[in-house]
Amino acid sequence: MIVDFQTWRHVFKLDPAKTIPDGQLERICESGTDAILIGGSDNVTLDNVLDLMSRVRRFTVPVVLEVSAIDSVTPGFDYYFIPTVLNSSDPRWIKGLHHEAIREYGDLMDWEELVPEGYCILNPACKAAELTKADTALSTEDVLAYARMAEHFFRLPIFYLEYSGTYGDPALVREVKNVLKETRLFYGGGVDSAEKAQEMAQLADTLVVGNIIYEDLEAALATVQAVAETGKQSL
Ligand SMILES: CC(C)=CCC/C(C)=C/CC/C(C)=C/CC/C(C)=C/CC/C(C)=C/CC/C(C)=C/CC/C(C)=C/COP(=O)(O)OP(=O)(O)O
Ligand SMILES: O=P(O)(O)OC[C@@H](O)CO
Ligand SMILES: [Mg+2]
Repeated sequence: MIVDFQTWRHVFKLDPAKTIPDGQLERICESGTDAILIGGSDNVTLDNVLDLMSRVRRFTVPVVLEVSAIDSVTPGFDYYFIPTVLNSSDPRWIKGLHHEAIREYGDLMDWEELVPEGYCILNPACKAAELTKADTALSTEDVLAYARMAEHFFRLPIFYLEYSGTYGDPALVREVKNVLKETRLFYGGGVDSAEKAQEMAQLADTLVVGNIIYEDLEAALATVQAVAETGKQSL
């Protein structure tokens, strides 16, 4: 199936390390969201990725693996999103693991399916920040420089402002959006209501909703409608 992530406005992120009953998964997949992103920062295994992918594949929604561990990569996804953490202080998470993976599997890769994402992680308490030793004490100018670096220097298709677990700063999201022209701005973190979804969807190109799926399914589902109602046209 040919799908275009450049038009996605709302995405649900499912964590393969967490359990979700079939009925709830069906409501998420049939919600009208633009895609299901499967990924997490720990306890991601080939078994739990395969299990979740096969369950999501019963529905027509596009499904993406956001790679955080090379041994959990399996065929069958529409895309493979590959994070590079621009504000990590450890080169392994910027390009080291990527180099290892490409050295090992470069001959087998379908490059059209691989989509690099330039992450900027801003919640110091989230697991991804701890894992990647992200420098989260950033000024607005620092973050804007990462965004410009993503677009003009590395020419990344996605710049991902990651506040996983906490709601971010709308003023900063607005400033980042204003400096990006080609690169798509993903926002994720702490969206747990229609109001927050609407606010961030007016600023970012694509809104990612994760943890609330497991805490309050109705609130998670309400974010889909809220984004649809923002009226903002995707770039
Ligand atoms: C079809 C087929 C088999 C093809 C094979 C092709 C292939 C091997 C492709 C892979 C190519 C490649 C270059 C892979 C890179 C490998 C790799 C391990 C890169 C590192 C990625 C990275 C920087 C991970 C860091 C963690 C991170 C940023 C994860 C993103 C997701 C995230 C932040 C989730 C939130 O986590 P969560 O667990 O929900 O945390 P909370 O508690 O905060 O909610
Ligand atoms: O889980 P939440 O806080 O919704 O964040 C979504 C996503 O950006 C996590 O990688
Ligand atoms: Mg999570």
